[in-house]
Amino acid sequence: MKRDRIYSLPHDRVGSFAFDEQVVEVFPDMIARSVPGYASILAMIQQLAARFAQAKTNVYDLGCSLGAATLLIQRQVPQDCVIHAVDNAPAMVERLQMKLQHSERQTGVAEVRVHQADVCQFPMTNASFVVLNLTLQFIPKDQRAALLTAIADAIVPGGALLLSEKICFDDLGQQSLLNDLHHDFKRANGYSDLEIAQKRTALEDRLLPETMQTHIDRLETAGFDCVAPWFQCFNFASILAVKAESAA
Ligand SMILES: C[S@@+](CC[C@H](N)C(=O)[O-])C[C@H]1O[C@@H](n2cnc3c(N)ncnc32)[C@H](O)[C@@H]1O
Ligand SMILES: O=C(O)C(=O)C[C@]1(C(=O)O)C=C[C@@H](O)C=C1
Repeated sequence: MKRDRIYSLPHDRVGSFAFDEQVVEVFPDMIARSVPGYASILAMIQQLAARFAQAKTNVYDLGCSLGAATLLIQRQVPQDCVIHAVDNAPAMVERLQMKLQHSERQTGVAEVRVHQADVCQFPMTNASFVVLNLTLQFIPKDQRAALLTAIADAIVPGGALLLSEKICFDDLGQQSLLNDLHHDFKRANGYSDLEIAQKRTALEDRLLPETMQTHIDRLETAGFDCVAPWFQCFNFASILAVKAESAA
């Protein structure tokens, strides 16, 4: 796995963060060293897929990057599910397609279809399990409610959405403490102060966090019946939103 050194030297001008070839090259290392709890969230996505994916339905991994969640989900869902892995970054999609071609052709597992598309425009239907793992934070705020409503509308009774995000806090003390703890986490994982500062500048207008309450309210309005935050590590959190089984 190639080590992320993208921001290790001073940049004359730090441009806006993009999921381009340079990022794709180091992405597994970057995300593991940057997101507290990433490995735990992935492990639980695998467990949740086993619980929520239903036979003859679609499973969506929206903003799939290199398919970390997709490949874990594939091991858990019924063989007659179709897993749609969606990302709008050409470099990510190309690398994921290569990865899938080179991985052994597995028998007895659900088919994965990779799509290069904007998740806000992507048609979804008959879905039992949908994953938005650290993706909504990159979508313009005014498009988030429509996306979550489209997801809720596409989910069958008893299905669920897993939403993980970087979050912010109304309380200034909490915001400052959890932000500092996140930076300590990055430092402990080998990032220098320069790397942390330059990445922060690059993400400033790209990754737009919201509070836990904003996420909960929006998921309820979108049509989910049970909205349960289940994980938080510093300023990263994950929420499970479930559609009720239909009344008998
Ligand atoms: C932090 S990464 C997601 C990590 C991934 N879900 C995982 O579990 O490893 C965010 C991804 O969302 C994708 N993305 C951002 N906005 C998008 C959009 N509007 N449509 C599709 N993909 C998008 C980016 O290209 C990037 O690959
Ligand atoms: O918040 C930060 O400092 C991050 O680096 C977070 C984050 C993310 O949550 O997606 C940003 C970009 C990369 O995808 C990896 C991690």
